[in-house]
Amino acid sequence: MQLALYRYSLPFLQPLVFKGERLANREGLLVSINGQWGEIAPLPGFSTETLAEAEAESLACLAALSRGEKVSPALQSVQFGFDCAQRSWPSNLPASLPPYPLLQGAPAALIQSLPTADWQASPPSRLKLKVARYAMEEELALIEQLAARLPTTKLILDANGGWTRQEAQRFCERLPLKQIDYLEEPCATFADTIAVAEATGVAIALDETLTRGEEWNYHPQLKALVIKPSLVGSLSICGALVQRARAGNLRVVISSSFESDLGLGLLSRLASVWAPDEPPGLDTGHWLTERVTTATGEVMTESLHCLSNMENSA
Ligand SMILES: O=C(O)CCC(=O)C1=CC=C[C@@H](O)[C@@H]1C(=O)O
Ligand SMILES: [Mg+2]
Repeated sequence: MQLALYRYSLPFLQPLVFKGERLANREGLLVSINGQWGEIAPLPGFSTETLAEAEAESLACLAALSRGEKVSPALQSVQFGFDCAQRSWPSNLPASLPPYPLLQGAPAALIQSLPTADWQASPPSRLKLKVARYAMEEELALIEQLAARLPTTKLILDANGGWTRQEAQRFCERLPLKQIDYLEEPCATFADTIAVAEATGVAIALDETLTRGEEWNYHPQLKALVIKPSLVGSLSICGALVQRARAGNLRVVISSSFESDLGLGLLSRLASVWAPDEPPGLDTGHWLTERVTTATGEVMTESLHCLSNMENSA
């Protein structure tokens, strides 16, 4: 049996802020089990575990595997990494659809730099924008510009639970609703999010509610589940969420949390299985200036920090 754990640190193009925490580098772990890889990369502000905790649990799991034991990690990021590295992947997976573009940054700067020249020739079917970060007027002005310049593009908005019910209501009342695909997590609780949907008519998607494993119910205005397998953790829990979405006629959008190119490749495979008709939320790779794999998919282990590398006959 071959078992290895590596740590990576990849610079962001420019520092990104996650729930108030500014990160210059994305740090994570890559696990290899008999030559098959998984990624373990808790996202500060979104994961409950730290990278140090994930590393400690990963090393303990590898030691258990080397003794021939079965492992069931408790931390979500570690569950995802070990599940991917031990999954029986179908050999002939179709490619997933291209991801929809993700816009991130200050509204004024985004308005200036809108790459509409490219987009006007072939506008994306969807485009995602973070909201509840800057002044509401500025965010609404950007949405108005995007809606006017890209009339056939549906906008996905993501508030990361950043508004009170009243703030979300004020914002949604001024949205060009026909062009909004859905709004992810306007408020911190499911009850507030649904109240906003009912008061304003906006369509809703859940993300953090799923990652945190909180309760939710079907609702006519709940349109999609945004599933982030690397944060939800266990692939069987993700599979159960996909089933529940299908049973309630909800769309499934597989999304990333700023993983390395290796993690994005794994998520893209899951998207082609679980949501073959839905553009995934995987447009995060261009924020990283370095890769961990070659163009042919080999992991460049020599550029990573090796934490453990074992070969035994277990
Ligand atoms: O969902 C996507 O399209 C891409 C990923 C993405 O938007 C996010 C990843 C991780 C944390 C957040 O910044 C954000 C999200 O909340 O969905
Ligand atoms: Mg989200």
